[in-house]
Amino acid sequence: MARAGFESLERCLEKHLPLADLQEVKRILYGKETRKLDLPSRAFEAASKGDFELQGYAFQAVAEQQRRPRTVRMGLVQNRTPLPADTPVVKQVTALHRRIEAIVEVAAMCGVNIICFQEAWTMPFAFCTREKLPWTEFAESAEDGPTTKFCQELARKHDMVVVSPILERDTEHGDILWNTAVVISNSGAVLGKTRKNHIPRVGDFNESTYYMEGNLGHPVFQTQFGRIAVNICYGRHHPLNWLMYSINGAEVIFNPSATIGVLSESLWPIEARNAAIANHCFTCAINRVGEEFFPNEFTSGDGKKAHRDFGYFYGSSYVAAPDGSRTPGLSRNRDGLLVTELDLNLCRQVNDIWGFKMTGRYEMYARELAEAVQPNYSPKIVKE
Ligand SMILES: NC(=O)NCCC(=O)O
Repeated sequence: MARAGFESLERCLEKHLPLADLQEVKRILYGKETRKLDLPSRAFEAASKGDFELQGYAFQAVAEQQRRPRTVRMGLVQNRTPLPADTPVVKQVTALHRRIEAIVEVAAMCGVNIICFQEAWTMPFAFCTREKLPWTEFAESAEDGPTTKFCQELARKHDMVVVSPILERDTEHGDILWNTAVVISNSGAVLGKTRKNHIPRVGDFNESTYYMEGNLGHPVFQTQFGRIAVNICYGRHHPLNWLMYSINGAEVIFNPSATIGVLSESLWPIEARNAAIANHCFTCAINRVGEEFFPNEFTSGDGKKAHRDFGYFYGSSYVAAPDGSRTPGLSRNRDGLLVTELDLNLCRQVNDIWGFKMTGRYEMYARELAEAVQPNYSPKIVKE
């Protein structure tokens, strides 16, 4: 059972373990220690006034002789939906814009260069209901919808790249919906968009009722602060999805998510972190927080009673580095901003040590996978 009151794994370990044991446990569970970032006190004051958590960590890379450090600051935002799901749509969206605006102000005080919000951040995660209205009314144009315009203003004001995962309404192609992340340059221009490649059909994640698998492949966005990609939520269970962003050159892959404790909490610390290790890149895992209740009861197809809540979104957003180190997670219960300082040179440094890009047998996998997806394929099982 996912318990709302349980604050975080880190707080629990810190509370109960003697210091010497704690250090060993952290070394094994979290890898090389991340340094606490010295963030401005006015940022902490603003976060406390705005009732959200602020944490900051820096990953270390070795100084090189021929390349300068490529130091960038990432901001990960996790939040509750501030208004009940039966509030009029525009009021809910506006309240979320105001909430995010306040958090982005603090990110700017902390020198954040690239910020990413949670999956479908402008709405409650209503796909559990399988109802269309009013939830499809949260969908917007990725190019010029109100949320993109709002994020463009934030980007220009704070000289910050904004990754904005929304429910997209594609008016150019039959008004259909997509689960999309819009990437907005720090200049304020829309750099492009990317779509969720893998749609869950698990538990109450009835998302294929609303949109299908993305058709934009694995784009990587060259920003002033490094090459970034977005692997939306359920895509994190698919190692090849992470791989393709990495093959296209991503140095940082964001994983904006919405997931609940009973389903995935034990997988959460592993998957994005493993992707950072396997692909020699940084990964940023973001999850929403709290409980969301819907006006009408729905069933989960599990023989249990109909209910109005989705389950507990456990937050716990974190960043993992190519050397396997990771930050502590944000809280399971509170809105939060996680600021991390990365030296992107670490990607190549770890690549040179471990050499997964060099030792990966991509041509062999490509050939065997091409065979395996043929209808007449039979698995190569050697029998006596
Ligand atoms: N939003 C989403 O894809 N959730 C699916 C559940 C999970 O991936 O943990």
